[in-house]
Amino acid sequence: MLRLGVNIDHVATVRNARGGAYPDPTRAAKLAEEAGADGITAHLREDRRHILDADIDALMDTLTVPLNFEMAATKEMQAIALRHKPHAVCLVPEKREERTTEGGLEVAREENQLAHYIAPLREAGCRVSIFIAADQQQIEAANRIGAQVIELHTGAYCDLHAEGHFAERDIEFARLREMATFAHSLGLEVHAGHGLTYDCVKPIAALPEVVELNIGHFLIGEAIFSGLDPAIREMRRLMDEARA
Ligand SMILES: CC(=O)[C@@H](O)[C@H](O)COP(=O)(O)O
Ligand SMILES: NCC(=O)COP(=O)(O)O
Repeated sequence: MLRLGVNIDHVATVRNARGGAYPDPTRAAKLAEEAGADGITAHLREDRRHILDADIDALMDTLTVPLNFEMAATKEMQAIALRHKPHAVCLVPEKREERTTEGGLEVAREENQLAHYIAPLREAGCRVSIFIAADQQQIEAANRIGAQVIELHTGAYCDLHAEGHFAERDIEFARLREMATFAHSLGLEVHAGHGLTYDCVKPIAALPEVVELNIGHFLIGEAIFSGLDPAIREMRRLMDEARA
């Protein structure tokens, strides 16, 4: 079955806009679990713009489904991950000035360094995932450094769809499809995510090699109108329909 990981970062974005404790991302995570999420994703950015260290503590204490801990490949984040030992660690690139994660992690040029970086995470029992562009060279490098999972960055595909650039969207989709097949052929587990909405999720959900989607921003936005539980259930329904 195709798993749905719900990313609760942007509950924290709303909370941090005012400071204080509300809305609580851990409460959103529990609700997501009850609505059928197979996992929770949280990205502890270096600048702590949304998720805070205390949120990771609370999620680790509270969740019954696996936590996918997204983080930059820094010493500080490695120490936090090794303290908590989440089910999965997903390495993502971070630029301080970016509004959201713009691309995939540069693995090919940092192979040796990243191989050393992920070794202790694997030894601690975390599944190591790389948030990555649909690029063969990067995927081959992710495989060589010992990552078990790649998460294909679907942001460009989603943006092209939203902007109505359907010819370019289809080219980007073909690239994602080809690289999902390629990564799977290397023995990597394939996930996908970023920017997915009700409108564009189905083709990605239908890719047979993809076993997990991580979806956040759209679901948290949609929850304003419908509530989080119905938003997650609708996404789940669309994913299942695409897979049927
Ligand atoms: C890596 C990634 O895609 C997620 O972390 C998600 O997009 C939420 O984080 P930002 O919105 O801060 O990029
Ligand atoms: N890794 C992608 C993710 O967790 C969710 O991205 P988004 O749906 O918040 O854009």
